[in-house]
Amino acid sequence: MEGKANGPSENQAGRSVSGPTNPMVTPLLNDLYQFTMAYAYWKAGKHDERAVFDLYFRKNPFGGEYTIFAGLEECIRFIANFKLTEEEITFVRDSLPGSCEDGFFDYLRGINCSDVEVHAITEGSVVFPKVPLLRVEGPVAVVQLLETPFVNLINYASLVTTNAARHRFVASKSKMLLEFGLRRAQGPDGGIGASKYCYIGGFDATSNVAAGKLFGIPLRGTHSHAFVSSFMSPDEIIEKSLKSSDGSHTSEDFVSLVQTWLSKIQWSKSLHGIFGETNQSELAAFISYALAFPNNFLALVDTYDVMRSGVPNFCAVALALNDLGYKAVGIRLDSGDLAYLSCEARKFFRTIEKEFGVPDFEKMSITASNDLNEETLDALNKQGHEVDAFGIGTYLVTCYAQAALGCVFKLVEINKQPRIKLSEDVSKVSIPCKKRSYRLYGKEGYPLVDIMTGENEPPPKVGERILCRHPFNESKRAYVVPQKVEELLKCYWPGSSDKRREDLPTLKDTRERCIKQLEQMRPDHMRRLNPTPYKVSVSAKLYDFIHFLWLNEAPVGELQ
Ligand SMILES: Nc1ncnc2c1ncn2[C@@H]1O[C@H](COP(=O)(O)OP(=O)(O)OP(=O)(O)O)[C@@H](O)[C@H]1O
Ligand SMILES: O=P(O)(O)OC[C@H]1O[C@H](OP(=O)(O)OP(=O)(O)O)[C@H](O)[C@@H]1O
Ligand SMILES: O=C(O)c1cccnc1
Ligand SMILES: [Mg+2]
Repeated sequence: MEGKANGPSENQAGRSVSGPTNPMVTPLLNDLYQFTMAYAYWKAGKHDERAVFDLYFRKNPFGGEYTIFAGLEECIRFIANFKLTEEEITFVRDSLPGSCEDGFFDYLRGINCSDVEVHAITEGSVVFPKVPLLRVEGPVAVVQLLETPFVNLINYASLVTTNAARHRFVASKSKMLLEFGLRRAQGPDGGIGASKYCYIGGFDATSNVAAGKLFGIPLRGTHSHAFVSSFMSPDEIIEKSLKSSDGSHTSEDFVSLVQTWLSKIQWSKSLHGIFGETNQSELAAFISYALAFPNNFLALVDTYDVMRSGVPNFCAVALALNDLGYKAVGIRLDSGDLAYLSCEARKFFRTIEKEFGVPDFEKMSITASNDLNEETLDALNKQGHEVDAFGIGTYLVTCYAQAALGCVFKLVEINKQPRIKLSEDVSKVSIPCKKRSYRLYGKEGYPLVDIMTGENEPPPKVGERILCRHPFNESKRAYVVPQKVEELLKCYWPGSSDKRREDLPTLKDTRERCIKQLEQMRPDHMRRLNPTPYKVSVSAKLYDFIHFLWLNEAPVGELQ
């Protein structure tokens, strides 16, 4: 078998582009009808006709008014290495009706994406409905074969990036966001994709080790209830010694040191009576974890009882570590009322700091997890809480609040002839023509409107008034005098043209772009409740043309 899936290929500019991250992404990761259409185009002698398709979505997800575009890099990796192997061609031949002529399979053998041009919005950008995310131009049969893989690569990527960005928005900038979704994700690709795109959407780290290796995303983690409940008592701990952090001395019995601290806490003036006997198996687990990671001691405190056992046990271990010059990291709460418990735990830490004079003990980090989502984060904010970091899995990576983005790939021009797809539902009518799109910025620096124009129209100019029209609603229009004009579609794959190819940014740059773009949006577009829709428009010329073509293509009804 040809091992092409992940190997680098030379693109037109001579720079190599690696294959898709997931080796399952091949030309066969496609709907059968793309191959049957390719055959029919070929049979009709139409396969090389130059076609332009737009990839876009119709409605922002999660009841919001914005979306983050993601998945472009994987699309470019796919086309840079697009080539059917002999094995794949044989499978396609076996899957199509026996009447298909041999010549078609010779044709399939020869195709690649060297004559396909892809213009796209930069990955990590804030985007809006109807505005093409990608404009793909090339021989119609080849571009048709790109539809399903492209839509697949962009749909979930953009959805989960947007979901992550929305979680970041509610959590606020100052909190640490950890993606913990791998075990609950929709299969391995769902898990890997979620880690990559949640990072772009503003998460700080993932628990997914494979994603850390593949993409260089920071890895973070704590421990589970199983670790805590696997211990029975401190007697199990055989190796009890711990060297101080500077190596100058050793505590020969760290377990006793912890136990001494536990009774000091228990009998201290301000904490006396708050708790009695703590759970000794939990204490054993915490001590063992501290012995293994004295510099990174973080404890899951809710296995038995957060305030009567977990938090006091944690503090005893943290104070013993402090004696040896180590600074504990903090706790994780994974059940119960996270607002209340985080506040109670913070109070406990504050009391310890005061009582025992340990600087910064109050600032111990509190991580919360357990079925968190936008709503629970919002509720926690309203109640007031002391959580520093959120570990979020299921709701984030499965995009529980909305299953799909609904991207589409529509033909807008063939052989230089604009094409339109009509629908009873006006919002589903496609916007014809090979187009350009621009983002126009207002006086206050916010983006005001996106406008699509015909490819050969003069671009909007700074300081020059331009009429922006709703593509389908005649009465909705506005003049805009842009203070800044940004062309949205850039050339990411020049095909046989001599255009300059945009470099694919690093994952970190894409993440930073996403964060910056979100920051520059007008706040009323971003709020969770009844956000203001962002305006998407067409030029007056394009408006007239859409409606001319619409009338031309729509048959006139007959009433009887
Ligand atoms: N203060 C809070 N306000 C709103 N929602 C909260 C608050 N604290 C926790 N939650 C959420 O409430 C839900 C509690 O889940 P659940 O009813 O399963 O209880 P639990 O605490 O996990 O109980 P158990 O100890 O049985 O596992 C979770 O989705 C959690 O994120
Ligand atoms: O709740 P999520 O948003 O999906 O976040 C991930 C969850 O996965 C783990 O629970 P799990 O019950 O699998 O194991 P553990 O609690 O024993 O670690 C973790 O404790 C979180 O609760
Ligand atoms: O490291 C953690 O705490 C973690 C990782 C995955 C899922 N739940 C928790
Ligand atoms: Mg859990």
